[in-house]
Amino acid sequence: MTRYKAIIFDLDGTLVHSAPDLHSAANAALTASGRKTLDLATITSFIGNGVEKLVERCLRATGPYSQALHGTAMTAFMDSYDANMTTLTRPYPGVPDCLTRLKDNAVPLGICTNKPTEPARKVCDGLDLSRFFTVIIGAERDQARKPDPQPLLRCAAELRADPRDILYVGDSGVDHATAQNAGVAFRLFSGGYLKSPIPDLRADQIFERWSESGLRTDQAGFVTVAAH
Ligand SMILES: O=C(O)COP(=O)(O)O
Ligand SMILES: [Mg+2]
Repeated sequence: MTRYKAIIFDLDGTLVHSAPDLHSAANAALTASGRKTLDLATITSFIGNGVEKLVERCLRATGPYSQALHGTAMTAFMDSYDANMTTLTRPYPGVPDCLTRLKDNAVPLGICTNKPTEPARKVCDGLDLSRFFTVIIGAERDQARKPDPQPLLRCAAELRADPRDILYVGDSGVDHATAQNAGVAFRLFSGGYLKSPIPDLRADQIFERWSESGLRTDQAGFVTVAAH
């Protein structure tokens, strides 16, 4: 059985259901840009490549796109999101229990997200999740972001773990590609914002509810994955 020394998690759509607050902020950005608003399912389908891309996709879905419009829309988006990062956002059921068990067994835990680092930290602070994580790495301007392997490898380095000893848990094709690019094992939470099935995943690499994550620790403190 494969054993892992540390676990890195994606954030949006994996640990937290953040789409409702992202939806409100995206609609504030659209309204400020003179565009019609979009429904939750549409905006949820735009999540996964960072907030700039989310806003760009909203603008392209509602009319012509320009860089200037994107700047205005981003300001409105961040103003709204800054004030409402955890108004509607909650951890998925079972997440705090799972993290508590891992932390109690001294498993090093990290987050690697395409959300900008500061909002990622604020969301974790607001939902009492920060205490579980040694490192939170988000997207930064001018730095490579997922599916580039760099942020995931940086996260592994900060956890002092070899990439071969890491498990990355995410909800999207971007997360899967990131893990592959970094040579890191992957497990999919399919109850988040997955857009289409990932063809080369085995059924035993997928879980739909956190109560069925299969993440366990053995007596030596290594993580194993048990079939549910
Ligand atoms: O901000 C996004 O688009 C996605 O963030 P994630 O990488 O935590 O899923
Ligand atoms: Mg995600």
